[in-house]
Amino acid sequence: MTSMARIKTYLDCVSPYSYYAFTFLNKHREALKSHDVSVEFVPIFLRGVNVATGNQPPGTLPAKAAYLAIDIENAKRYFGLSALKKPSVFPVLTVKPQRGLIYIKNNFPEETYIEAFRLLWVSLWEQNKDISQEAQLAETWSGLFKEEELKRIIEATGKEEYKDALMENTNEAVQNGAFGVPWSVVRNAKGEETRFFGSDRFHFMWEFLGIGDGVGFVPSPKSVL
Ligand SMILES: N[C@@H](CCC(=O)N[C@@H](CS)C(=O)NCC(=O)O)C(=O)O
Repeated sequence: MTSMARIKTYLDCVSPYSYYAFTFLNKHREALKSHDVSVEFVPIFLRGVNVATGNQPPGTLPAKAAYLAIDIENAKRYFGLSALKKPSVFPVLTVKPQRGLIYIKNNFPEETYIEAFRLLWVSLWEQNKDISQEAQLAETWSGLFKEEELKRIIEATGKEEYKDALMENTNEAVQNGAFGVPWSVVRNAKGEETRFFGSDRFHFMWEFLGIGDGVGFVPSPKSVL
């Protein structure tokens, strides 16, 4: 029987904090699986969340922007993403990459989808590529797909079907309480559900899932529980 416990995390590659959460959850996916907790990553459009909720990007408040610069350095070190640096084009428009991910999620194995998601952050946040441009997006994914497949993925980024799909995912996140990313909707083995904002709430998440003591940031190995 498959467990009902799951972490569903809404992400946008425009967001460095989404990169942290993705990296961390991905790293612990196997450990989570051993606790019968599945992980799903859902591409959304952060700007759409901001419009729907009336939120503003955190950097628009000067005091917050100054703090973010410090926080991002700490998080880079903690999550082992030392190559991360702010792209020269920022914020880049991520609708096409995020729509492309939905196509990939629907048409390729999970591992390919997860790697395609990771490569978007590598391109944008480590290699300073403008992934809003089709050529740079195609280059980002060129090692993962055959030429024909890549062509279909890039075509999908301009199709109504995938425009709607990204909007639906974004609306779903907003209906689930999102005001920013990373946003996680988590269900435990008892079927209870709650939400977490950020890449810095995993200790609460493990506590809710019953897989840690609520203090440790890493899920406890099953053997010690
Ligand atoms: N404390 C959170 C901050 C996450 C964060 O600032 N996310 C940005 C996008 S990169 C956001 O959507 N912020 C909305 C808000 O702060 O209201 C963490 O460490 O992950």
